Amino acid sequence: MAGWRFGDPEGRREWFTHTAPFAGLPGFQLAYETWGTLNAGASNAVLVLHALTGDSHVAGGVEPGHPTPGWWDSLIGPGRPLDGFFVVAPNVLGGCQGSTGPWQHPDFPALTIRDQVAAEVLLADALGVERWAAVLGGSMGGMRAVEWAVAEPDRVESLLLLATSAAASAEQIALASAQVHAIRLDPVGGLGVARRIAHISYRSEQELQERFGRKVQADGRFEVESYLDHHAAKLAARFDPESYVVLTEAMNAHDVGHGRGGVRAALRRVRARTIVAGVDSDRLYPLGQQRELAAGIPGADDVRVIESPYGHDAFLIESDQVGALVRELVPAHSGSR
Ligand SMILES: CC(=O)SCCNC(=O)CCNC(=O)[C@H](O)C(C)(C)COP(=O)(O)OP(=O)(O)OC[C@H]1O[C@@H](n2cnc3c(N)ncnc32)[C@H](O)[C@@H]1OP(=O)(O)O
Ligand SMILES: N[C@@H](CCO)C(=O)O
Repeated sequence: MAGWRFGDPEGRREWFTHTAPFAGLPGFQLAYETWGTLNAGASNAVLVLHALTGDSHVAGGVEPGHPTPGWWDSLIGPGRPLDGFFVVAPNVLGGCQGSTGPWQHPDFPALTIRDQVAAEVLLADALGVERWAAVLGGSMGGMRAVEWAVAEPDRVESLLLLATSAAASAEQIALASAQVHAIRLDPVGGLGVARRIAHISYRSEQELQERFGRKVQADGRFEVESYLDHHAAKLAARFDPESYVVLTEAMNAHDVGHGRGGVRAALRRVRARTIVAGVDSDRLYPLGQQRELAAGIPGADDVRVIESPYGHDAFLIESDQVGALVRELVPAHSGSR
């Protein structure tokens, strides 16, 4: 079996099972990981929501014997911004890193960001978390985070939205639909093509130019071509093409204002103390999208700008700047509040 189906390299995953019909599924499982301990008042729980190809493994190396790095290692562990909190990170519904996904169901239904959040609400109920001290997410994780704050305003005390949007834009849908088209033509090769298209959009034009320019390798490939080949092969080895399609189409359908009187009306529901941040060089989720979120969410400051040459991927790379925002949002927790 491919590693992405059952892989749990750290042996840290737990599973939540829902046995009733849900969003066109007969039931579902969510894989999740936790760090820290829920306090007596259940007031120290933080929900961390991953991006498109992420998973529940936010951090590695926190406990002995669990060294595999995570995608936001800098946030969790002694002295780090989420020290003292009970951190919960689920693999998204429709994903392929332990949660119910298309590989298990031949006629897997189309899912929305709202369905995915509704599944996470059931997980929160099962964990005894009535209210999150914070919900944090970037990119697709930010879509789920804003949906949480709009759909469940009384359950989100504070909110960090990074490099994300209130609704998918025409350009995002266009880039994503080309990726979906490639996978539908050829699931295996197509996933690599999709990753190449996506990865270009995750980095800035300036970074690619300065880093690779027109350099050619000994094998005749441009260096930048080889770089994309590398990222394509790495994703193909760890991700399910059908899951990529399900998640991409959920992102394309994302519109927090749909059926709620529009984006402005939806954002007015948010009660969380909110920080919205974007990346100055992000061409996929440009700052205007975060300005719309910040302008619409009551009490949110103007958008914070992460300065970085790395484009959209900066929300994964610029750990000092992201960590500072998290510390500002959720000041150090004693663990006994
Ligand atoms: C929440 C989530 O989103 S989790 C999912 C996040 N992870 C991913 O998306 C995996 C794909 N990777 C990425 O998106 C990015 O690499 C990041 C954001 C994780 C990290 O960015 P950076 O640290 O800037 O890494 P960078 O883009 O330079 O890639 C480095 C890799 O490219 C390889 N590489 C660099 N130049 C070349 C080249 N010319 N030819 C071939 N390979 C190359 C490096 O050897 C390195 O390989 P490795 O990752 O297997 O060790
Ligand atoms: N590298 C990230 C970017 C998407 O936001 C991912 O693959 O999830």
